[in-house]
Amino acid sequence: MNVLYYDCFCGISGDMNLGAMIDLGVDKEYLLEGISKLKLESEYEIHIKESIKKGITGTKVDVIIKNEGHNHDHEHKHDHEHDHHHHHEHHGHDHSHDHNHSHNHDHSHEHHHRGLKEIEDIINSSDLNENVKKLSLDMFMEVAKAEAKVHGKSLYEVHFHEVGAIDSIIDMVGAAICLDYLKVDKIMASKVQLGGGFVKCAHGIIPVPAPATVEILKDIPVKTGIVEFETTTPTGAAILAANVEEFTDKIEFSIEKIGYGIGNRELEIPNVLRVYLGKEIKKEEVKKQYILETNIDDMNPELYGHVEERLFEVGALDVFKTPIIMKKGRAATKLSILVSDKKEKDVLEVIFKETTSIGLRKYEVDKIMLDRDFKKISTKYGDVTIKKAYYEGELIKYKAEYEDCKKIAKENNIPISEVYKEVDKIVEKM
Ligand SMILES: O=C([S-])c1cc(C(=O)S)c[n+]([C@@H]2O[C@H](COP(=O)(O)O)[C@@H](O)[C@H]2O)c1
Ligand code: NI
Repeated sequence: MNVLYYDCFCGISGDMNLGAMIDLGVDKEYLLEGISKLKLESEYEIHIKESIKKGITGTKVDVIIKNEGHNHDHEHKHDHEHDHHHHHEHHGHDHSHDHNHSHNHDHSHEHHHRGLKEIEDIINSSDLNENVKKLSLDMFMEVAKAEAKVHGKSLYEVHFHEVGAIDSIIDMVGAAICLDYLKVDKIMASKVQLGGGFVKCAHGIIPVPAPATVEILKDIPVKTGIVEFETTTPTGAAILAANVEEFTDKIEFSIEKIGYGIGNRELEIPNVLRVYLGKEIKKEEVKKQYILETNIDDMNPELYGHVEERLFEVGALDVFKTPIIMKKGRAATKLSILVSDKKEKDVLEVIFKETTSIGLRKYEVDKIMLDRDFKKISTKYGDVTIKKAYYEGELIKYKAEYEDCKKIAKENNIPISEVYKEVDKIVEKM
């Protein structure tokens, strides 16, 4: 199973993510071509170069925002990390760092502030593939939801205030293009370092983590305070929240490729985002389980349904019945239950209380299981969870969850086989 891992020891921002992805091997021409499908070229320039922080070389991406053609000489280097005022520093101690958003907003030629609807239209009407569109919109939705919550507005009232959102569009659509290109089976991340202090943005001076950042990262493990500086931005947070399946500092895969995305500021720690491509090879798991078995020839067959329900309720792993012929030609049923040793007692109790059985057989079995995981995919009819199974690290089969397919078939009034076909189409493209 291929894994992408974000090592966020110094947080994550949209531009650091793009740098890290290119450094990891995403083709930069492919990325730029993808972004150009948004048809917003007149508003920005993207500069990609090799850079270094504390001796670590990596890739740096700068998005230069152009002032919408009003004045071609005036370029605004959109450089968040230059906006950050170190707690202990005087504001504007370095005039080259003074190009911040609020400063920009004082200019007569304002960037227009796009809302969610406008961004959805730009993405949906582009030639980007469906997966990239979906990934991009998911990330924007994370930011929009957080902004709406923080500012007490509805989703479609929210305006992406930072530089007309063009930079966020590039960061998030760019992230989607990279993730689609890498086609990994699983995305993981470390705990997310948020930084500390205060930051100056379009709202004025706000605490770090920015309210939108912390809203987006609810329920995700974070760390704070390694530096007095905003290490994770709302855009970076949205990239993680929308895409990462598991957050853990523990790495249990072999690392095959390493990438570094370089940030702007000089900090006490390397201002970089590190990413890994790795392979997780889990051996098939062998578990000790038990089969409890009893032959029944004298029970009202109506009761089997209820007995089965009760057995599953108390923790049976499987319940199945086999028609058998017992002595004296008696037609009967062999009831078999697969169970772990922890649940054995509860299962026994159900068998003895709910059936006519007065004795049973027990034997130990080895259950050999492929490594598996679950992924939710979106079909044109609705979301379906698929179970993917791996043999020696390679995906060898998948199966759509029956209950999801059944529900969708009913809701859309279509044959269930149609839902399975739609799932196959999407999985083949993944
Ligand atoms: O929605 C945006 S872009 C936003 C919201 C907030 C809030 O906390 S509310 C703060 N900021 C600050 O703007 C800059 C740029 O952020 P990006 O995610 O666009 O890179 C950063 O300092 C944020 O804290 C933006
Ligand atoms: Ni805001």
